[in-house]
Amino acid sequence: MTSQANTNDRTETKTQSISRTELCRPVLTVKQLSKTFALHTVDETEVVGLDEVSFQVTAGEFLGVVGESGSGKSSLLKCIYRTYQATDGDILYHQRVQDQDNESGGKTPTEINLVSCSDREIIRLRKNAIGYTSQFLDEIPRVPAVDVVARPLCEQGFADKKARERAKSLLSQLRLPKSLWEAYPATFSGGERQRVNLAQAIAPKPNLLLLDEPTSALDPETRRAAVELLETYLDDDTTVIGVFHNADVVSAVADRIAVLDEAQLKRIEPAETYSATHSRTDSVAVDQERKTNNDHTADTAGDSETDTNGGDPQ
Ligand SMILES: Nc1ncnc2c1ncn2[C@@H]1O[C@H](COP(=O)(O)OP(=O)(O)OP(=O)(O)O)[C@@H](O)[C@H]1O
Repeated sequence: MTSQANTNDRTETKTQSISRTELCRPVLTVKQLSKTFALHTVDETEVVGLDEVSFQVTAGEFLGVVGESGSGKSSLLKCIYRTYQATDGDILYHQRVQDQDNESGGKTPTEINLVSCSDREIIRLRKNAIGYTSQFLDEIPRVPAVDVVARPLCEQGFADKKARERAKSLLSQLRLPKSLWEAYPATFSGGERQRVNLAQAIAPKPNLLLLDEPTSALDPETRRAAVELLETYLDDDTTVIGVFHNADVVSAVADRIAVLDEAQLKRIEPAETYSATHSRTDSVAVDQERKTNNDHTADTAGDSETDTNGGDPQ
């Protein structure tokens, strides 16, 4: 199966399980978002991280974000998560609140501006609705990997046993050796930590998930396992905005792809279009690659995988 076929399959599955109205329901609207940094150490020089970026993502969508180094990808996620305070513009998070007096269990849409809402609101949203992970694990000292992953599930109300079972299943699918499940991530390699990091981020299936290069340190086989897990574990209740450097990975997981260049949003295109011009070729797609890799032991495919340079097709 080609990665394009994967995308089509995913879109079809989503269409089947989400109603048409639901599919079009916006989850996040970013309007004219700008972020500038004042470099106090360099004569107050200003660096533009984001320049009037606008887009919208809808329920259940996976938006991939690509672009050259320094184009603003991480700044975008950090502004949405409010690690960075935007300089200008709006980020509207559209949530649906259960009606108190609606016996049929209806939900009323409400809007929160993530640029201007209170810190208390941000903390609440981070706990209940918006997840973020960078490529680096914020490890908690002396907590075993399985508990790092189980923790957000316990916070969601899962019983300890169930949460640990799910955590183990996620770590297993990400090919973390069983012998490491009860070990402390402090001693793990970069790729092992990243697997714990990714498992922890997706475990609670947040309403909006922000992923910053979640597969950058993984070997090709594990990267494929991660792609598969993202496709199978996350359902339509989770909308994802994910930064990726690898064109094959982003083409396989995303529905649409936003291309940033020098702090500006150049375009958003369907993953199929992006894949056709940026992935190695349709004939070297994820599944075929797996077959090839199984045929030989040399682990060199990652070196040749296409990098997302974010520029226009060559
Ligand atoms: N905290 C900061 N202070 C000053 N400048 C910053 C800060 N964060 C980002 N920048 C600048 O903003 C611009 C965009 O950075 P950003 O990290 O968002 O890019 P990126 O596309 O994620 O890059 P990469 O792919 O290398 O991670 C860069 O010029 C960077 O130097």
